[in-house]
Amino acid sequence: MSNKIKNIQKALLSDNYYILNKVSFDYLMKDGRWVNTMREVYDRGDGAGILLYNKEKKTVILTKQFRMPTFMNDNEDGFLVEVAAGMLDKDNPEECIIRETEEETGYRLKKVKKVYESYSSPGVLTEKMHFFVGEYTDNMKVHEGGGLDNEQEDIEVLEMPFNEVVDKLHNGEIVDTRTIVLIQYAIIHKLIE
Ligand SMILES: Nc1nc2c(ncn2[C@@H]2O[C@H](COP(=O)(O)OP(=O)(O)O[C@H]3O[C@H](CO)[C@@H](O)[C@H](O)[C@@H]3O)[C@@H](O)[C@H]2O)c(=O)[nH]1
Ligand SMILES: [Mg+2]
Repeated sequence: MSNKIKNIQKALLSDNYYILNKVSFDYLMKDGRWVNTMREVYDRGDGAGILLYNKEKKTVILTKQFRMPTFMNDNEDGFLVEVAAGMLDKDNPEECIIRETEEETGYRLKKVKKVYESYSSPGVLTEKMHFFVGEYTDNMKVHEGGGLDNEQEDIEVLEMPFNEVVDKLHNGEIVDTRTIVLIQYAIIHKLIE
């Protein structure tokens, strides 16, 4: 518990789908003053993303889907190329990402490797993001992927040569942070040579 904050008060602004709270608190400044502060904090749980890669084919699997918040901020058609990703159940991140990978991409992985954990947008979101990589082979494909119909997911699955993806990273076409981080991880750790 921090001794730099006290009198935390939470007011619910919305629980329409996820939870948006207005949180006020007193914060102890470096000069010794207590200052009353307010932050809006959006809680939509924790998330995970995974880069699927194949060393022999030198390919990766990415997804493409419409993301409304990006459409509202500069992304002309609203579509984003991303690693497979989903919401996470805190108790079992590995199982969740394996399930999410199968729903979105159609590949059933047996094992995945966790490589990083980070806060997605620490000024506003509670969300922690778990980063994974996993090797896939053609015989792991159990269906076409695309996401769950009952969640109105409409996901295109892209299998792409890794060097093309690296070009897209360098020319600014990849604009999802998780995807950038995981491609850079793959470069640094020479997952595909
Ligand atoms: N009705 C409704 N449904 C919603 C809403 N927000 C999300 N959903 C439903 O919740 C599903 C969430 O799908 P996931 O695959 O679990 O999550 P995601 O949207 O891919 O999110 C992932 O990426 C985000 C960042 O781009 C992360 O923020 C998130 O944690 C996760 O990793 C969506 O398909 C959609 O059906 C909403 O406001 N209203
Ligand atoms: Mg998803």
